[in-house]
Amino acid sequence: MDNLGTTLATLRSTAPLVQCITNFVAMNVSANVLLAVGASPAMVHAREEVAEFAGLAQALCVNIGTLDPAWAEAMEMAVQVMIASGRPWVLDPVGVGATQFRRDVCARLMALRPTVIRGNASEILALAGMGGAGRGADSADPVTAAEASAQDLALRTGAVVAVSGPVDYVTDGVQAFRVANGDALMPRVTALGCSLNGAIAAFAVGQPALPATVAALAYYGLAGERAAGAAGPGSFQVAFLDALYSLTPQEVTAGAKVSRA
Ligand SMILES: Nc1ncnc2c1ncn2[C@@H]1O[C@H](COP(=O)(O)OP(=O)(O)OP(=O)(O)O)[C@@H](O)[C@H]1O
Ligand SMILES: Cc1ncsc1CCO
Ligand SMILES: [Mg+2]
Repeated sequence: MDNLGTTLATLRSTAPLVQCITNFVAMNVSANVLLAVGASPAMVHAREEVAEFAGLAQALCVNIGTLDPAWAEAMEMAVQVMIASGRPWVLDPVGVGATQFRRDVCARLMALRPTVIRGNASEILALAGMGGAGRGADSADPVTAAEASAQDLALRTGAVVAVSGPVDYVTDGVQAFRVANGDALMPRVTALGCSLNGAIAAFAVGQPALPATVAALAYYGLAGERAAGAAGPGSFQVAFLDALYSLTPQEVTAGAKVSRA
């Protein structure tokens, strides 16, 4: 894939409004990530306004991290608006293997055909009905173990499916790519995966979902590489935000470690 940075340039020139129905842990992190990327975040989830707001947003990201029944309803209401207008929406199935409630809500959301599903390996395995060793929000499986499940999910749902980890895997069921950018401190900062989904949603505005997702993952991983060398997760998080903000489209094109799988 060539010129991955152009997707970032497009995003920054349009500053898309991204609605996030995300968890309490991720709200602040995700909003700061989206601002650093160059998008405009809004965390809106009340049933009384969620559909109306979705009419204003260019993209939506839905995350089940701190789920409750009212939010689950709100997610479906917002998604219906995005579907009706052909705008992208991204699903993050946080901890889907852990409880029946999460599995039920994800089954309903998957029936609404997400544009992109991004999770860690344990989450993608669980979503595909293949187990997954994750106990909560963190992965306990290698990315390679979830690649077949990702392909299966993509074919079943029509979504682009991304499995994040040391080397990310992205597929639309037909083509697949690996993205080797990143840093080992990234999973030591909470909600960086959740926030990645907001970035993917922003990248997917007006762009085909597969290259947009690959570009978002490469850019995100590159920001992790630039932040590497921090003393620990605290200063890493600060350096990571600065790196998202300062990376240029040219640097993304030059630094992306993307290969066909
Ligand atoms: N060991 C690693 N080395 C390099 N990059 C990594 C590593 N683990 C994760 N990443 C990167 O970290 C980012 C977040 O992915 P991760 O798999 O940690 O998400 P997650 O488990 O959903 O996180 P959370 O639920 O805490 O938000 C991705 O860009 C991924 O490429
Ligand atoms: C730690 C945690 N618990 C529920 S959501 C979340 C954020 C990472 O997914
Ligand atoms: Mg996650």
